[in-house]
Amino acid sequence: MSFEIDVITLFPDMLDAITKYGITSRASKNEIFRLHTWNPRHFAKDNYRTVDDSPYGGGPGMVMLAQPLDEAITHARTRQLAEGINETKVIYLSPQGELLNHEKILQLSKLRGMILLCGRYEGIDERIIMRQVDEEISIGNYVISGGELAAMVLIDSIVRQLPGALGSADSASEDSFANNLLEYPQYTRPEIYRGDAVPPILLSGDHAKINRWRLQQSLGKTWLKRPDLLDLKYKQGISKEEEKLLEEFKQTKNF
Ligand SMILES: NC(=O)c1ccc(NCc2ccccc2)nc1
Repeated sequence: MSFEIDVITLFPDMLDAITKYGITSRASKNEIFRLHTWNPRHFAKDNYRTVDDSPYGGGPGMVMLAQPLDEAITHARTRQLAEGINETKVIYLSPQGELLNHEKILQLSKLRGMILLCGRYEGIDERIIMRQVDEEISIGNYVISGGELAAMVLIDSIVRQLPGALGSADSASEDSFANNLLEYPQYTRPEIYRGDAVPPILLSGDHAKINRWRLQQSLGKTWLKRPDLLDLKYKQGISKEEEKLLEEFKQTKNF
C-alpha cells in the first residue's frame, strides 16, 4: 500500500530532489510512496498558458489564477480516488500556515495520501484556499520563492515515518524529536582524530552505560540549547532517573 502524494507545482522537475537521491529515492523505488505532479500551466485555458495575474486592489507582484489551480487539484483528487483514497487532504504550503512539527508529521503519516499545493509569486487566489484547501502548513517563519521546497521538506519528513522507508524502523522512532530531546553526539572512526578522542564510554561495549550516557547527553544538550523542549518534557513527565542524569550533567560543568 503506497502513500499517494500529488503535488501541484509550476516546477515539477524540482521534485527530483527527493525522488532521485537518498532514502526518499529508495522509498520511491520501493513504492513506499508514489509521487505524481500536476502543472497548473497544463490546465490554463488561454494560448499563452497564463497562470498568474495582477492582484485586485493593487500591490506588488502577481497572484496565481484560480482556474488552472482548481482544475489541477480536481485531477489530483480524481487520481487519489482512483487509487481508492477517499479521505485525502489538500495541504497548502504557505508562511500563513500552522508551523510544522513532529506531532503533525506523525499525524499526516497515518493518512493514505495527500495533495500538496505549491504557491509561487505572492500566493494563490483566496477562493482556492476557501474551496479546496483543507490545511495550511508552514515550515518556518520565513518566505521562500515557492512552496516546492516546503513541500519536499514535508514529504521527506513524512516518508521517514512510513513502514519500510528506513532500514531499521526504530531509527525513525529514535529520531531526536520523537522523545522531545535533542540528539546525543555521534562519533565514528578513527578513535582519535587530530588529537580529539572519542568518549571512552562509547568504546566500552557496556550498552546499558552507553544508553545512559546518551540519554544524559540528550538531556544536557536540550537543557543548554532548547529549554523550551525541556519544559515540554517536564510537562509530559520526566523520570527520576532522567532528573538525576540531568543534575549530574549540570554538576560536571562539561559545557
Ligand atoms: N514558510 C513556508 O512554509 C513557506 C511556504 C511557501 C513560501 N513561498 C511560496 C508562497 C509565498 C506566499 C504565499 C504562499 C506561498 N514561502 C514559505
